[in-house]
Amino acid sequence: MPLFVGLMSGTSLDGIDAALVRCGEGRPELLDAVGVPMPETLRADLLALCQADAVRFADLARAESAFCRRQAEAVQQLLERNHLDAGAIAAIGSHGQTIEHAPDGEAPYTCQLDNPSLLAELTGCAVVGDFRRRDLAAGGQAAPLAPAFHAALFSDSDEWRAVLNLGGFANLTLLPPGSRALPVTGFDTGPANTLLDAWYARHHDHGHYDADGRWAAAGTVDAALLERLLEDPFFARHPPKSTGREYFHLAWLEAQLSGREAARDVQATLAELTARSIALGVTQTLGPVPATLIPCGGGTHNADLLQRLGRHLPTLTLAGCETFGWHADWLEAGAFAWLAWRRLEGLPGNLPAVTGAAGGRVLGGLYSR
Ligand SMILES: Nc1ncnc2c1ncn2[C@@H]1O[C@H](COP(=O)(O)OP(=O)(O)OP(=O)(O)O)[C@@H](O)[C@H]1O
Ligand SMILES: CC(=O)N[C@H]1[C@@H]2OC[C@@H](O2)[C@@H](O)[C@@H]1O[C@H](C)C(=O)O
Repeated sequence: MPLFVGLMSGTSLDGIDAALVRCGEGRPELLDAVGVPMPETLRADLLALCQADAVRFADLARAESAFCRRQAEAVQQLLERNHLDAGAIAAIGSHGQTIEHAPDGEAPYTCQLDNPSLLAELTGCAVVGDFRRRDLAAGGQAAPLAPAFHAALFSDSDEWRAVLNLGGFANLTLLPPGSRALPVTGFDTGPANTLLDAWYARHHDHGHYDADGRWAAAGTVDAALLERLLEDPFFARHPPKSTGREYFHLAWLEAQLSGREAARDVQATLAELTARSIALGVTQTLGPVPATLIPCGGGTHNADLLQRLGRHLPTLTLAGCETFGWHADWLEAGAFAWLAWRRLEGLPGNLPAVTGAAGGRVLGGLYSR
């Protein structure tokens, strides 16, 4: 079975993940993965682009080139430590860096910074890029795309399962038992770590996140603030739905603050918001409540967040990705390796029941080696 590299750099802007995956008709197999941190200047440039009202082409091009060179370094590291040359890779699946995501307006768009041409030149590999826009063109949300991959990896013949990505944002996938001919569903539930990271960074000189959720654990949830935040219509909206930094950001939070709250109580409230909005997604929006929940993404390292989730979903068994031969940190990168395989095979990558697209579509453009 051919080898693919998946490249993912998510909304947290913490780094670029590269996963080496063997793909074929059976379950995709993770062979190795590396994560390269985002250099501080590039992180700042990307964050500025995400937050800018107007963007200069020169700034966009400079960030795109630096980002692409960092992606190439990640691929190089992965190939070298596996003693592979570029010819061994059928294709790289490159997600790119989401700068803005606006799938619901009059002129919907989703913007990922990416340069697959340069990446093909730098690595000597074929590259599949631009995964999201075909789904959008077909009337879909363009996100989340990982649910089809979750189904390929984690579906069971008898059990209802759900997969929960705890990245900057959280997305849920519901996997009906294989024996039932039911569609896989999924959607974004709202912020996972993005507000926690932003509030933490505002009140600390060092670090990008609240390690293990210790600061949040030391605070007290402000029940009134939590209820105000949960009143945002996104949480009650029916799928298909997806979201991003352009909707949930510090100004969104600050609009609900009185200014008298202790900073660590706000952090505790934000952690509770993540757990509550996910629990609402599982119990009220998803439909049948799954027996097993498989968490993945950086939030699985946040003990406080997982405890809160467990308290709100006491009947679910939380099963680590490792139980199924994967690692929670590399699932999204793995998804884009698998989506590149789907592209080469001419198979659809999206799930219309998730994104709302008019039908299944082959996703992405191919840039030959
Ligand atoms: N030890 C830890 N303690 C607490 N939080 C952590 C820890 N390690 C990672 N995280 C959280 O996980 C985040 C990164 O998660 P991940 O890499 O899955 O996000 P992403 O892929 O960038 O986002 P998305 O899935 O929305 O695109 C960090 O920003 C941080 O909030
Ligand atoms: C537009 C965009 O980049 N969306 C991301 C983001 O991060 C989590 C959530 O929001 C999810 O919808 C999506 O990423 C994953 C990989 C997806 O498409 O499944």
